[in-house]
Amino acid sequence: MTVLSVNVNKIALLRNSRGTNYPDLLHFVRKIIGHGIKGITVHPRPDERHITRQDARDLAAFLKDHPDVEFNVEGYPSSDFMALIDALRPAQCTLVPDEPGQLTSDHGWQVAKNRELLGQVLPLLRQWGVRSSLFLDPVPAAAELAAEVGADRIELYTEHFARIFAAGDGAQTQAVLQDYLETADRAVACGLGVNAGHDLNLDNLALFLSGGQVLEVSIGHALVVESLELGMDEVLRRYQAIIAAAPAPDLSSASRGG
Ligand SMILES: CC(=O)[C@@H](O)[C@H](O)COP(=O)(O)O
Ligand SMILES: NCC(=O)COP(=O)(O)O
Repeated sequence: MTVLSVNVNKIALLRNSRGTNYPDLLHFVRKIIGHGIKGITVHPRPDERHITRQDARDLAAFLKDHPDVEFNVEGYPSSDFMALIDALRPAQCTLVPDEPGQLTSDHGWQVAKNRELLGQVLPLLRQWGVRSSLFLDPVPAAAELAAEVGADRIELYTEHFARIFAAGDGAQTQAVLQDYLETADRAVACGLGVNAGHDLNLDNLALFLSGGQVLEVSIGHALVVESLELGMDEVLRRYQAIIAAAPAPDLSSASRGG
């Protein structure tokens, strides 16, 4: 079954807006894993607008008591970020090509242009026993390059799919989805695991998972907004039901990325 990794950035964003520990991030992480959800994702950005480096350290310590829950830490592989990953040793590190001041993650890696940087950091993650994932646009050739530079997984950047889905044009949505399915197929053929994330939500997730290749989806922004409407317990139950009804990914085909 595809793993749901809940991104808790936006809970931290709300907390930071008042300078107190309310909402308490760990309270919601306990709630999330109490539903049997097996992934927590954070993106400690350089400006600490939401997840701080201390949050990441606190969550790593907390999740050590929950070995069945994978910790996924996202970020640009700066020396500071890599030092944090070395200290945390999370289950997975998702590398994104974000500039420090970006509003959000809005593009995948140009792997060929960043071959030198990725060639330096990916072996470190492997040496530390941290599964690597590269944030990619849905371009099959990019998946091949990700395998060449030694990544374990790719993460499909799903904002384009989400935007076209929301526009309501079924034919265009299917055409865009095909790009993702082809990129996922190419990744699997190269021995990579396939993750996905950004702007996935209760409305679009089932269609996105219909291809049956996705090992993990990381979802945060929409999940928090949906929780304002429906309550987090109900939202988590709905995500779990969607994932339970989706085709299960074939783990055997992703030797390095499983
Ligand atoms: C990599 C990605 O698409 C998201 O996980 C990212 O963490 C979103 O960052 P913000 O929550 O800062 O928008
Ligand atoms: N990698 C995607 C992620 O962690 C969450 O993205 P979003 O759901 O906050 O857009």
